[in-house]
Amino acid sequence: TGSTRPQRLLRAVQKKATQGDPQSVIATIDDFCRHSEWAMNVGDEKGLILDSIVSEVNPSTALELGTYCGYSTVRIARLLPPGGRCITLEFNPAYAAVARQVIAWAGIQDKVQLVEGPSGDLIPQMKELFGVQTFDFVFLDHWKDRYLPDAKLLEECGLLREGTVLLADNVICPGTPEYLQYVRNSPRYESRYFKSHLEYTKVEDGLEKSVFLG
Ligand SMILES: Nc1ncc2ncn(CCCCCNC(=O)c3cc(-c4ccc(F)cc4)cc(O)c3O)c2n1
Ligand SMILES: [Mg+2]
Repeated sequence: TGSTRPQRLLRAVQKKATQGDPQSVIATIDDFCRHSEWAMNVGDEKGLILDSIVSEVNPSTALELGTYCGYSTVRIARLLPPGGRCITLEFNPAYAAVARQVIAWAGIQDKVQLVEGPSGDLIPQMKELFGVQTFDFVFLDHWKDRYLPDAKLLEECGLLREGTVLLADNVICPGTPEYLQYVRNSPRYESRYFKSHLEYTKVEDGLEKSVFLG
């Protein structure tokens, strides 16, 4: 019963990153993924685009779909204004267990609510479970064929408001063709593509930023 990749990533964070320093946690994970073992974090290149959009939105309430090891959770939560919070959904208990410890090591656990379960079940419960009115920002980074149904579910549950920003990872690789077609052709969204690369590689990938128009 050897260790898993997320467990080895966590061990690197606890060994090399400064406790309470989100930037050092981010740098340690990027170094681990670039020089030891590739992992599907949004990464440093797309991470800078994520940072700039989160800073621009300055969300009070952010939603992340697909926590994995918590790398993008730390990137988002470290930029939130005082009182701001990030709800992140992860359905894999092993990933969630690692993410909780990565988030705690970064010292931003008070800004994060990690919920275990599938997005399709949890999104309709956001209002009753967490007293969420609407989200200011949504980062989609979970199953690529769930981006479209979950965007529609967020609309139907009244969880988006005029100006809510949806930011989707991996719209080229692995790819989310149905989602892209929807947000780029729907009159309810203003969409823009940010060209980048698949984390830690030279393969093309990008982020799609879509503003909900209400
Ligand atoms: N419904 C629901 N609700 C909640 C949930 N929580 C987790 N999940 C399931 C998410 C499973 C992981 C999703 N992420 C990816 O698959 C992903 C893959 C690559 C990649 C891989 C290999 C390549 F060769 C190239 C690119 C790169 C990325 O940046 C990715 O984000 C959930 N689902
Ligand atoms: Mg991704």
